[in-house]
Amino acid sequence: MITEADILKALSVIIDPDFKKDIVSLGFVKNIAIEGKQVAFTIELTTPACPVKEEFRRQADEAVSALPGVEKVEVTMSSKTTASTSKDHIPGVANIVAIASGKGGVGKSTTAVNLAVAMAQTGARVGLLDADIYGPSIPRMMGLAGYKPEIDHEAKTIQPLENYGVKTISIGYLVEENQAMIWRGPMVASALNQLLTDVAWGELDYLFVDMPPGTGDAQLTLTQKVPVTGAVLVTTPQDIALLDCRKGIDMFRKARVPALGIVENMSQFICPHCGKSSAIFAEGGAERLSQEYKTEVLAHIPLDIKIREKADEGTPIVAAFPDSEQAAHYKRLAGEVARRVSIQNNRKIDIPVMIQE
Ligand SMILES: Nc1ncnc2c1ncn2[C@@H]1O[C@H](COP(=O)(O)OP(=O)(O)OP(=O)(O)O)[C@@H](O)[C@H]1O
Repeated sequence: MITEADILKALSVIIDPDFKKDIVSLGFVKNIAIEGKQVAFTIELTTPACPVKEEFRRQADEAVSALPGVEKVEVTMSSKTTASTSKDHIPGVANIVAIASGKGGVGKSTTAVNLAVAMAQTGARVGLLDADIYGPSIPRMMGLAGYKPEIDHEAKTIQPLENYGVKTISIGYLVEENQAMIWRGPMVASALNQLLTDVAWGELDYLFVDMPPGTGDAQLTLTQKVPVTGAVLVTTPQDIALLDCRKGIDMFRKARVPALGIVENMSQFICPHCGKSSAIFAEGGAERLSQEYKTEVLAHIPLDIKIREKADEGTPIVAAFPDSEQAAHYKRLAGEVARRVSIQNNRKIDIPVMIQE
C-alpha cells in the first residue's frame, strides 16, 4: 500500500535552490492522488517562469517512481505567482517591475519588450507600461503603432492593447507621435498618473514598467507613486554608461526600491557574417558593479543586428524567432527576473536588497 506520507517523504529530498528548503516544507506539493499503483500529484511553484521547473519535474518523477509498488507517476507542474506585499497594489497586479537605465539609448525598451514577451511565453500574465512619456517606443516595438485603446469614459478606464500575449499601454497610443515631446512637466505628470491608475489590466503576474531614461525628479516621483517590487537596471559595458547606471541604482536606493539586478546590453558584438562574437567594450564592468552594489548580473545580451531589425519591425526577436540563440538570452533573463521577484516576495529569505544603507 502506497501512502500519502510515503510520497511526501520521497519528495522531501528535493531542495529549492533559492529558498534553500525542500519542496514539501515549502508547501509546493498539492493534490496527491493514489490509485492502486498509480500516483499523481501537483507541484505548485511561485512563478510559471521558474528556471528549475523541468529539473523539479524530473527529480519528482524519479523520487516517487523509486518507491516500492509504484508503477506510474504523473507530475503536474503549476504555479501561483507570489505577490509583492510591501506596498499597496495596482488592483489585480501582483508584481510591478521597473526597467530602468541611467541614460538613454542603452536598449532599455528593447530589453523590456523582449523580457515581457519571454515572460508571457512561460504562461505568466504580463503587462507592459510605457512610462517613457517623451519618447514612447513600445507601440512600435510591439507592432501596435497606430492602434488606439478603448476608453470607457463612464467607468474612467482605459483598455490595454495586446500583442504577443502581452497587454500594453503607452502614451504613444493616445497622442500623435512627437506630440508628447512638447508637453510641459505638469501635463506629463498627469498623463503618467492616468496610465498608472486608470488602466484595466485585469489579473497580471508581472507588470513591467519601461521607465524614462535618466535620474531626474520625474523618475523619482514615479518610483514613489508606483508600488515597485524591484528594478532591473539596463546598462552597456562602456564605463560612462556604468557611471550613469550607478546614478540609476542610487536613485532606486533613495526611493527604497530593491534592485533585482543588472542587464548588460550590447555586451558582445555578434558578427552577422561569420557569427563570431567580439568583446568590443571592456569586459567585467557589470560584474564589478553588481559586486559593489551587492546585486546580480541577470543577463549579458549581445549586440546583434537581428535584435535591432526585429525591434524596428515591431516583432520582438523572442516572438519572431523563439528558438533562436538571441531569444534564449531573454528567456533566461525572464527566468532570472521571476526568480528574483519570488525571492524578494519571500520575506523569510534574507537577500541583499539595496535598501540597506
Ligand atoms: N542587444 C541589441 N542589439 C542590437 N541592437 C540593439 C540591442 N538593444 C537595443 N538595440 C537597438 O538600439 C537602439 C536603442 O534601443 P532602445 O530604444 O531599446 O533604447 P532605450 O534605452 O530604451 O532608449 P530611450 O531611453 O532613448 O528610449 C534601438 O535601435 C534598438 O533596436
